[in-house]
Amino acid sequence: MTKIGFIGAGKMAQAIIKGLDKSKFSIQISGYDFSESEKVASELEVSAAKNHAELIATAEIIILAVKPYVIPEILAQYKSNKPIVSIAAGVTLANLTEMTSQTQAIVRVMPNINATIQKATTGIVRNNNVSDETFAIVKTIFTSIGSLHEIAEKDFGTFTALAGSSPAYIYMFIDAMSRAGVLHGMPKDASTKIVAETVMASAEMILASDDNPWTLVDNVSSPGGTTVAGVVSLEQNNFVATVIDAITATVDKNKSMMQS
Ligand SMILES: NC(=O)C1=CN([C@@H]2O[C@H](COP(=O)(O)OP(=O)(O)OC[C@H]3O[C@@H](n4cnc5c(N)ncnc54)[C@H](OP(=O)(O)O)[C@@H]3O)[C@@H](O)[C@H]2O)C=CC1
Ligand SMILES: O=C(O)[C@@H]1CCC=N1
Repeated sequence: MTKIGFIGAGKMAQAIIKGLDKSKFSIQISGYDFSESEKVASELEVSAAKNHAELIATAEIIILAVKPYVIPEILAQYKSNKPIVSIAAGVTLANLTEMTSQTQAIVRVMPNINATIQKATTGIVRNNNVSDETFAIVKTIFTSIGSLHEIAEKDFGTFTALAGSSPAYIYMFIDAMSRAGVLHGMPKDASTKIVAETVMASAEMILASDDNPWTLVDNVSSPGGTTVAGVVSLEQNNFVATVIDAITATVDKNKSMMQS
């Protein structure tokens, strides 16, 4: 059983831990405060370490699940050579090497919140110090909570926008559609369920189809019908440009994370 230690036990660590099969992984957490860690550990049915040093001594793989600006403080105390996995946005392998050593094995991962239901879409890259065996173990951890994409590190910022942050934008889209349902007289709960089911099935259609998304848009848009009226309205209100701007803002923020 692989022993995994999470430093930081907030929203993302908890989402990953919820999705992990506890019969395959032995999980320990160490948060900012031991009594809070104990509470979270008991809710998640894992154990809490008294401090980071105890966790590092026990774990085979250490996952850094703190906010990016906390990582330098954690790694300043890191005297082990056990592999570390960072899920922090905007913190590069080079940044992490500078904070540890040239020989430190480091895996950079970008999961998303859908790990909670074992449907994360995760990006992964390693540095040259990570053995094939260690990389295989880290990949097993993240494939067990969803899909995994091995990507070039230069694409991590884009991946962060398209998969790491995008659940928030998709939730916003769903909520906006659902609110429109309320505006037109439907109850919010029913409206949200209807939209979420339709978003899920539409995404499945894209994955199952050889057509590009615009062909699928055309297939829904009957000549002179209802759909094209909405498509034109979306375009008149800069839907595509607005979405692209949001992704660009996310990519730009990712680039500036270690500078800010
Ligand atoms: N949320 C998401 O959807 C995603 C997040 N990420 C990445 O995951 C990381 C965590 O984000 P998220 O879970 O959202 O943030 P959270 O704030 O929910 O979690 C961070 C946790 O770290 C704790 N913490 C603060 N300082 C320390 C310390 N010195 N030692 C141990 N724990 C500490 C915080 O405690 P306290 O609250 O008491 O300060 C908090 O519980 C970030 O780097 C982010 O980029 C990546 C992909 C998706
Ligand atoms: O907002 C953030 O910075 C993190 C990274 C991806 C999702 N949440």
